[in-house]
Amino acid sequence: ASAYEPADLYRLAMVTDPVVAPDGRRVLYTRASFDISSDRRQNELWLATLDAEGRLLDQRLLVPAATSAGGAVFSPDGSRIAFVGAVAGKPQLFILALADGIARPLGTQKTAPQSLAWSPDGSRIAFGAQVDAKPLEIGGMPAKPEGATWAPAPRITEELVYRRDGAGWVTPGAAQLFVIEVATAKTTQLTSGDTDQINAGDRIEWTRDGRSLLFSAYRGADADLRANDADLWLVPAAGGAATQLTSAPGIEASAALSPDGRRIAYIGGPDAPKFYAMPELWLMDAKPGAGAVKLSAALDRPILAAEWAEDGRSVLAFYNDEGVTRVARIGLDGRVQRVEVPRIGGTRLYLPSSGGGFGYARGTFAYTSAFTDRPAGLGVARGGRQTAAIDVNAGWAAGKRAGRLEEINVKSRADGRRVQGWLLYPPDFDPAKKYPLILDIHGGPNTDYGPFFSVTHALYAARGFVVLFTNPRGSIGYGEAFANAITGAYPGQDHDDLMSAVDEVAKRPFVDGRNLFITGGSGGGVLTLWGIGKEPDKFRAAAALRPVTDWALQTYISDIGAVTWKYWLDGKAPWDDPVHYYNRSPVSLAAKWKTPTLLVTGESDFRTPIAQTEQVYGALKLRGVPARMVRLPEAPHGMGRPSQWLQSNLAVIDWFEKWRVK
Ligand SMILES: CSCC[C@H](NC=O)C(=O)N[C@@H](CO)C(=O)O
Repeated sequence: ASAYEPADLYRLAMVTDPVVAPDGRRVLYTRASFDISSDRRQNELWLATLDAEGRLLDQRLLVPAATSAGGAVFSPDGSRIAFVGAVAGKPQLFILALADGIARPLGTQKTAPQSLAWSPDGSRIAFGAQVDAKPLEIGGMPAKPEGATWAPAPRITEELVYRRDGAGWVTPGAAQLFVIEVATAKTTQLTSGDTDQINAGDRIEWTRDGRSLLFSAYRGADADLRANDADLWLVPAAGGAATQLTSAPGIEASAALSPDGRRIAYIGGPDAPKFYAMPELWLMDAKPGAGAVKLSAALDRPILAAEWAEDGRSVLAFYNDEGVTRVARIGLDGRVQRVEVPRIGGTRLYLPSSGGGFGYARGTFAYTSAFTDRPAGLGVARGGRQTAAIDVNAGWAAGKRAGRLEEINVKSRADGRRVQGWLLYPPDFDPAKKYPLILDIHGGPNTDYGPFFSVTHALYAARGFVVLFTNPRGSIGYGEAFANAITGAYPGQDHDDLMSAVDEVAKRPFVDGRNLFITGGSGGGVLTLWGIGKEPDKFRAAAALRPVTDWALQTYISDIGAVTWKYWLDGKAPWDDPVHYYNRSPVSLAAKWKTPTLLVTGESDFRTPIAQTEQVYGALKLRGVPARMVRLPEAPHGMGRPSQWLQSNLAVIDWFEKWRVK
């Protein structure tokens, strides 16, 4: 067996997006892998068949990678699957009949349909999609001669958010709700307006009689400024005016109708001047203006998705908990009845954040399974017991030697709070030897790390580093108060939490105290640059990936600037209190920086735009601190294509090797 190596990224696979058929006997899942020629992720759609006890009978490939299938959903009778694929680079809705396995295109779509929802009788499909508008133009230009090779047209905008990370430059237009008839492909646009009329990526639900559609939207013209606002709406499926069901400031979204159609379980919560709006589970009558009660109060965890149990007496909630995701059954009185699936694997892959997915029908749960030495597979559970598993990496992992993963819990030097974390050891770890230690800090800041395999940490460990990763305050999965403990102080005691973990681990005899390294991405880049400013003598070298360096700049040029301004800097604006912004910015510590520092950022990162990386690089070079900047062409915030993940990982290893005391 060999240690993990960079080319393994092109050999492994991962399960995502499990969907259970209405009969509970089949599971659709996506098998993602990375193609070394095109250097792109590819998705195949697979179908697993189960027996009555939930055991695996067989599985088969339904849609090959060339179709780029996504968003697959079963028809109510389970005989067909609707999904969105791509034909010659253009989005296309398909219906696949399971009887013959043929995927047939349905209608033509100019932009990608999202959140497909079958009508109860299986005759129609609702979806959200953007309707493009004419782009702004500069008047008075001479006509372009036939065949002329002019410079590309300018990008002209009057929007606050004119580019979105990952999606790129925003095309003018608005998201609308559509219904397509499956037999005729007749498509009807149900909403209209110049601003988004639907949160196109959010759940769409048909009323039980098939006459109306329930969805979420924030319809105000100031939507770009209202990151934490969404309301529930009901619109007749045959066309007509929409009725607003909720209107409170805050988020009411991802609505699921109870089996009798009389109640709605939704995810969100009231707007509040806090750093983190923890998504909670709420219950209301399906009537305009009905009051809502919080169902997830006893859980005190972020709710990511929810499904009703068939008898309408409980809701199955998918939530973050101490580095993993789980599914709990919550009664309509808010009592957590039991945890149905205790451990679900994250599917970020590049880094070990929790998440993943689950599907449910007729007592069958399907979910992405969790491993420490390989990416997520498929798990199936019934009656609180795992009944089937598909490991899409069994062959590959059998030839690999992975390091051990150990959970640690330390007390923060700030106030004694418990901070959970993990240590990943090199594959051939020998406790009698000394090892360099990398602290890797997650971003968000309201996200997490968990006990999962990740490409980044596997590569670090395989190259002989012990990897420490933790969930400092601000992380999710430890209660609302913990996630919001950075309100008014980000960065602040989260830095103390991290340093407490480093100090505790550095006491272990196998840690080479001369070779402590610090790295992190995005929000983790913030804490990396903060860390080398606050503790200039602690770390041998640092690597800040896609960092925020200056909160004023971040407010002005990020695609989430409105969130920064409204929730992260205590309700103050950069133009009113620039000193407040400066004091919180890592660049305010530039005078203290002396640690050799690597910076890695995508040139198309619109979340933490590269101007901030350039600012820090300039400061380090002007001060004579050893620094290296790696720019990833066309890469967004998530580090772009597979080879760019590897380059960002190997750049960190190279840099730490260069500065390691030998
Ligand atoms: C600290 S500014 C926000 C950056 C970003 N948050 C949300 O998009 C972030 O920290 N991203 C993390 C986690 O997704 C990353 O690793 O890129």
